[in-house]
Amino acid sequence: MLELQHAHVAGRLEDINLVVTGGQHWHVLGENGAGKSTLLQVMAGLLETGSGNCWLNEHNTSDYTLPHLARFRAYHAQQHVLPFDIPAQQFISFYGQPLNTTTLPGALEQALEVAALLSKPLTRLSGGELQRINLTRALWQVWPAIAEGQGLLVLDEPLQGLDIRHQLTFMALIRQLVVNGNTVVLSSHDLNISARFASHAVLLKHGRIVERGNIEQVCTKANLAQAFGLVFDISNNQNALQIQPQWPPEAR
Ligand SMILES: Nc1ncnc2c1ncn2[C@@H]1O[C@H](COP(=O)(O)OP(=O)(O)OP(=O)(O)O)[C@@H](O)[C@H]1O
Repeated sequence: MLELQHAHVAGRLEDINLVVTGGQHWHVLGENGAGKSTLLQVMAGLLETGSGNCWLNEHNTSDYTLPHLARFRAYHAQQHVLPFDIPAQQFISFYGQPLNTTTLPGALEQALEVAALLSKPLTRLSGGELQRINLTRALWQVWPAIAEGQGLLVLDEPLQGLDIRHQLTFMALIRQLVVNGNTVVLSSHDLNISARFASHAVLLKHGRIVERGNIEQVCTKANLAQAFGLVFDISNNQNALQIQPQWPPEAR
């Protein structure tokens, strides 16, 4: 579905080769400035590579118009600028069909609990509440494609600001969407959540790939040490890796 060939963005990404097949669940990992957001913007068709290619369903992403992409590809940015001080449901409805407590899909409400927030002005939401509204906006925009298992969700740090329960309910929703055939690529700083939920990962450092592939293949002590400059203890618990960094001397 998505294929990057020698993708290069000056000063930000170098020689990225990656194949994301439809129905897979990828996490993009790496330290601050590693290139995660840049890679997601390229994959979402929002940033052109200087050289190399990004193919989406066998077309170069630059061949798509934004309205065409917006029908099946959702993009959730790491940072948001509030449009106007309007109620959350009006904001979300700009991007798709009108959303209200009647049209809100049960699966979205179960994961993000936004029904009680929809009538509130955006400026009166807490940071985590606003994140839940923004995630609802991204998914609602492509909900018809998601319902057919044809959605591509490109989510930059979707768990940022969410409390632990909403992190888990949101990831459970993502897992279900992937089971239904949708494709998800998201960035995360929580290695344990990635180890539990992702099928695949790509680990970046200084804009280059350290490792890509199955999550177990990527999250090894050697790869994580190279990417983060820390020593990790890794064990297996209930078929998921548990990844614990050792305290560096300065944090003891
Ligand atoms: N618009 C831009 N123009 C030029 N350089 C940029 C731009 N945005 C980011 N960069 C640089 O590109 C590199 C990769 O940034 P990117 O935002 O992709 O990192 P990241 O892995 O998402 O980091 P973080 O974990 O902090 O969000 C960084 O060195 C950054 O300074």
